[in-house]
Amino acid sequence: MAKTLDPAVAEVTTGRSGGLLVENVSAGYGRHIVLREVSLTVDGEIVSLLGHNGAGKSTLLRAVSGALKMTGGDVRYRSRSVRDLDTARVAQSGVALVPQGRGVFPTLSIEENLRLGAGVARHTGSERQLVTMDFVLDLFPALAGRLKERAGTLSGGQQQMVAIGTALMTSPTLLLLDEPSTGLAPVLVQTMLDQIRTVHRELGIDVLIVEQNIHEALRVSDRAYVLRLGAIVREGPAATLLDDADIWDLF
Ligand SMILES: Nc1ncnc2c1ncn2[C@@H]1O[C@H](COP(=O)(O)OP(=O)(O)OP(=O)(O)O)[C@@H](O)[C@H]1O
Repeated sequence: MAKTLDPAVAEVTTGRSGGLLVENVSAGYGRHIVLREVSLTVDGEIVSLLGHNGAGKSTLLRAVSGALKMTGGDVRYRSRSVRDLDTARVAQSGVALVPQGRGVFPTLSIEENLRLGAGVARHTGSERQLVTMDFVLDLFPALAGRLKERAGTLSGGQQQMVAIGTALMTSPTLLLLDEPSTGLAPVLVQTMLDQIRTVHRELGIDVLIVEQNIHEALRVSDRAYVLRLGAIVREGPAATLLDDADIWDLF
């Protein structure tokens, strides 16, 4: 039986009506069904989405961002359905996706990449707090002295910073991060996730993060969901899941 998350109920349970509400979403590729009635919320918090390879984590982020049409259910953001919006419209509503594999424009400079994000922000016409280039460069000082360099010449970790920086420059209210630590040296994973925490704390941006580094992801998250074979099999406060021996058995 599908779990129904009525927006009014979500407002009571989360204390706000402005967050993300994924309601019984089913989606896949042609006849390959990947997500089966997945429901989750993100509201004023950092939420991790964990699960094995192939569990459907990226598919869920694609469905939320408008890149993949869902076959069932609904996605509401700030009380409005984004189900039928394309990626550009979803972005304008405040949702920024950083896809796995970074997604920078390699032949453009760091500065040009970041300004592409600012271009999206200009079209929103909303009251959102604008994220400045200075904020991004304070967050990722490694980029500051290299603004004119082509993004394609940077290390994997630095390209990841450009991708996240570009998403931030759209001045989002919700950031969807698909494995932001991919390709980073272990010593940098912690730093990257701490920077995500800084973004949430200082700008009030909500974050839904898919991560393979389960321990590190839970450490910076408020809550988490575990996806298995396209269905949510566990959810709860991150601190509780960190202490839950059973969750480690799921992996
Ligand atoms: N473009 C696509 N066309 C067809 N099948 C796809 C496509 N993208 C993903 N899949 C399949 O959908 C299923 C879920 O993939 P998805 O990428 O969402 O998993 P994931 O949980 O993000 O795992 P990973 O950590 O490996 O990225 C997998 O079986 C995958 O092979």
